[in-house]
Amino acid sequence: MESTKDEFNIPNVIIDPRTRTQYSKGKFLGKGGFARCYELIDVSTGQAFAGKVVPKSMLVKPHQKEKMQQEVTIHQSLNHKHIVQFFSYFEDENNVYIVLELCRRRSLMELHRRRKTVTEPETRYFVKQIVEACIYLHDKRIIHRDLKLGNLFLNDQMEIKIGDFGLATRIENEADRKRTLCGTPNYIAPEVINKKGHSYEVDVWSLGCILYTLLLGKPPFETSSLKDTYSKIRKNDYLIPENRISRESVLLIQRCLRHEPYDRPTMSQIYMDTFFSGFTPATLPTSVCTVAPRYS
Ligand SMILES: COc1cc(C(=O)NC2CCN(C)CC2)ccc1Nc1cc2c(cn1)c(C)nn2-c1cc(Cl)cc(-c2ccccc2C(N)=O)c1
Repeated sequence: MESTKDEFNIPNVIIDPRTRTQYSKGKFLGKGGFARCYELIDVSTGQAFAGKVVPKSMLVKPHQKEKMQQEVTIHQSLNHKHIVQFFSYFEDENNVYIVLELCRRRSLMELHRRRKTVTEPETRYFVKQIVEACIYLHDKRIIHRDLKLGNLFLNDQMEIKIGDFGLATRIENEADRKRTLCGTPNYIAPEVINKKGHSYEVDVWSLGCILYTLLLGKPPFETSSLKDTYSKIRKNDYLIPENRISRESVLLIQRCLRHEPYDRPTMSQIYMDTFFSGFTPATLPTSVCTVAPRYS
C-alpha cells in the first residue's frame, strides 16, 4: 500500500526494528507539546496502542534530546496498575515513537469539561487511584511534577492511568531539592514559582488543585492571566465556597494547598485521611463521562 505522508512524515505502517512489530497508523488522538498522538494497531495481534510521535526536527537541541530521554528512561522503569503502561520506544528517519497503553475514555479533563463538578464518591474513587500511583512513584524517588486532569487518563473500565512523564524527575538523595523545572506545570506549586527548591510536595499541591477542580468545577487559583494566577498562588489566595462540599473535603484541600511544602501531608498520609472514610464505589460506569451516577 502506498504510504501517505503528512507533515510529520508518518508512514501508514510503522515498524519497531527491535521487536519487528508492525503497527498500522490509526486515528489522530490529539497533540501535546511537540508530540502528536495516534492510535497504533499491531497488525499481527490487532491490539491498539497510543503512539506518541515526536519529529526529530524538534529534537535538535541537546536539552530537548535529554528531556525526551529522561521521559523515556523514567516511564519505561514504571509498572503500576494506575500508571500508563510503557511498551516500546523506537525511531525512523523522521520521528521518535513511544508506544503506550491506549486509554479509550480519554482523560479526566474531558470528563470535567463535560460534567463541570463530580460527586464526592466519584472524587474519592478517582483520587484514591491517583494517590496509590503517587505512593508508588514517590517510593521510587520519582516526582511527576505535572499532575493535571489531562494527564489522568481513563480506560474502558474507568480506571485512572497517570501519563505524560515529560516533566518528571528522579530524586537521587532523599534530602535533595530540585532547583530547576523546564516547562510550565499546569497546577504549579509556589516553591516552583519562587525557585526555592522543590521535591515530592509539588505532587501533593497538584493533587489539592485536582481535588478542588473536580469538586468545585474550576481550579483554585484560576484568573484571566498567568501573572495574576501566579500572584494568587504566591499569596495562597483561594476560596472554598462553604457548604458546597463536605468538611472532610475542605480539610484535605486545605492540607494539600498549604503554602509551605513541609506543612503538606505525604501521599501515604493522604491515603489514610478521613476524606476516604466516605462511601467510595468499587467501580464506575462509563456513563459518568456524561452524567452523574445514581448510587443505589
Ligand atoms: C481512543 O483513545 C483516545 C481518543 C481520543 C480522542 O477521541 N480524541 C479526539 C479529540 C477531538 N478530535 C477532533 C478527534 C480526536 C483522545 C485520547 C485517547 N486516548 C489516549 C491518548 C493518550 C494516551 C492514551 N490514550 C496517552 C498515554 N497519551 N495520550 C495523549 C498524548 C498526546 Cl501527545 C496528547 C493527548 C491529548 C491531546 C489533546 C487533548 C487531549 C489529549 C488527551 N489527554 O487525551 C493524549
